[in-house]
Amino acid sequence: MIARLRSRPEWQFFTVLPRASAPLAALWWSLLIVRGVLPALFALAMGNLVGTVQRGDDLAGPLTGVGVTFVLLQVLMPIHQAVSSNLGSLVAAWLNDELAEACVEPPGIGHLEDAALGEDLEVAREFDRGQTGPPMYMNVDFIAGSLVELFGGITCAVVLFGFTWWAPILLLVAWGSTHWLLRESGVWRDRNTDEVRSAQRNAAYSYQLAVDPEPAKELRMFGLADWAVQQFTERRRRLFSLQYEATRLRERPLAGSLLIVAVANGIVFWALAAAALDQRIGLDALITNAQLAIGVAMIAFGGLNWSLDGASAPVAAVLRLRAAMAPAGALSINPSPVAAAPGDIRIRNLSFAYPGAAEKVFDGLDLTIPAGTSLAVVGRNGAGKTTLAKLLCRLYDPGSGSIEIDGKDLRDLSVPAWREQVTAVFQDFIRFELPLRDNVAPAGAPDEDILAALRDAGADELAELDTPLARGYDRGTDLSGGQWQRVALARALCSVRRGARLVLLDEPTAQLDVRGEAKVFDRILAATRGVTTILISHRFSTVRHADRICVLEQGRVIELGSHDELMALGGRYRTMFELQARRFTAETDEEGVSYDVL
Ligand SMILES: Nc1ncnc2c1ncn2[C@@H]1O[C@H](COP(=O)(O)OP(=O)(O)OP(=O)(O)O)[C@@H](O)[C@H]1O
Repeated sequence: MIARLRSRPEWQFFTVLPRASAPLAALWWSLLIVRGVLPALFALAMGNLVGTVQRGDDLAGPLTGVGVTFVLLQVLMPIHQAVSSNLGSLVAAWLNDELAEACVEPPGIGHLEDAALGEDLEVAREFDRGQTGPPMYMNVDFIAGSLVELFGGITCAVVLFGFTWWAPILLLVAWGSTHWLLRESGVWRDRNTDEVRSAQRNAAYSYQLAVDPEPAKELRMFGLADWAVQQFTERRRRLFSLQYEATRLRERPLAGSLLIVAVANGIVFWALAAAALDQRIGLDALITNAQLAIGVAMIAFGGLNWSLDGASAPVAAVLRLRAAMAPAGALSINPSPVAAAPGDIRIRNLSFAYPGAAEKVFDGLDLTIPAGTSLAVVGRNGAGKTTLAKLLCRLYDPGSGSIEIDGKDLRDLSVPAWREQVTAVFQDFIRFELPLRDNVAPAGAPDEDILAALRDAGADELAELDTPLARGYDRGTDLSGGQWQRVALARALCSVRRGARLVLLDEPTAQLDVRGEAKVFDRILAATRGVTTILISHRFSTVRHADRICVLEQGRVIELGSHDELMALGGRYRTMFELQARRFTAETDEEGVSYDVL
């Protein structure tokens, strides 16, 4: 029972309040309790004032009592609202921090690609944008107001016991039934239903399609602008229709609730009137008890359920993610890792499938890469080239088999120590909204290394080191795709200067013009001499320069050797090479500059 209660999202929401800010949560609860008892106090003070008038006694005390209660009723509300808004903002910040840590902490990246976590991730990312419900600072305020009413109603009922035992019970049951009747009929009860979460995800995705700059070009070129707006409207409508259905489902229970509360109140007020007429109670008690009976109505079903659902869903999602992401992004960590000098890389009988994927990317892959040599990896789209690079970076662990560095299993090496020895340019490399200097050396490096790396990448004339690489900043500039690629290359080459001994280049020159590619590649070869370099490329003009080339197909290496050896073999490499070679024949351009053509 306790365990079930603790697993409820609402419970989790209340446990998060003190974690976001203990003093503010304490103040929030204190104000809530004080505001909750005020309606009953006001009823008592009014009854006391009327009794005093009847008896002709001194009115100073009773008037002060009424005045103070009234002022507190008015003044505490805005104070509580302000506290609620601040607490709500801190809860949102706490959730954002938790989510950021849950995403960043695991050493692997499987947790960010796990489809099972995708929808929780969406709720957790989206909750404060106000698209599917009020943001947290508003929700906490709604919850405060609703709880004050609930507590105020219960306090009135408790004091009403002074009149008779059955009246408060009758009213509590009647008004309480509205919660049961209306809440149980709601399909929106828990925002964590599959239907709601996928509707949220669909709506958020279509919204991004419509408003983000990246899809803007294709939306226009393919005449999809109206379609994007229509998709968003339809998906949002679907989301809202779930709310609307819930409201419609409440129509009948609402009529039933009205009947129950009308009958219960009729009986209580009839009993009060009868007691007053029979002079069993005086005018003062009549006024007090009538106000208390009205006050019990505050416990009626209101916005509490909605706002509590809205605030609890992201809390529950973040807490679930916190627990689920760590194992999903975990790597097998050796508690006493062995040190490994950079050396030969040996991949033995390696199998790997992405989390949740039915098909293996590798199944029995064997490959040896001698230290200090360069290896080009070629193969069709989807052959597993990038996956191989990610496994070498240890972003995942193999399913079976092993990767050995200098004879030691990669799983036995310290992850940070290994990553210090590795550097990479991925196809989807990061573009920091930071100065050029920090783009090349995010962890810091002397300017001479940064400048040399920029030179090697052919990016030395792009901008000053202090120039922010994003518009919207003072003197900020944006770069073209190829210029950004040179910056990403410079980042990897700067790491080599700082000691990295394995360089992974995944389509590093795909966005460079032909002349740029030829020049840059010569410099890369010079800058990475003596360092193990793995080049993934579809451009055979660069591939052919590697010491060895391996052709990946169906999860295995089907050909391995130097360019000349593989050409002589006359297999898959030669076919691919010759197919591309037919399209490149000129050796010099109109300015007489010669390229390294196929
Ligand atoms: N994060 C992922 N989750 C699940 N499957 C993935 C993931 N990334 C890649 N895959 C799948 O793994 C296979 C290998 O992908 P990979 O990106 O390694 O291919 P590639 O050889 O680099 O292709 P390309 O030449 O197109 O870059 C593909 O079938 C792809 O669909």
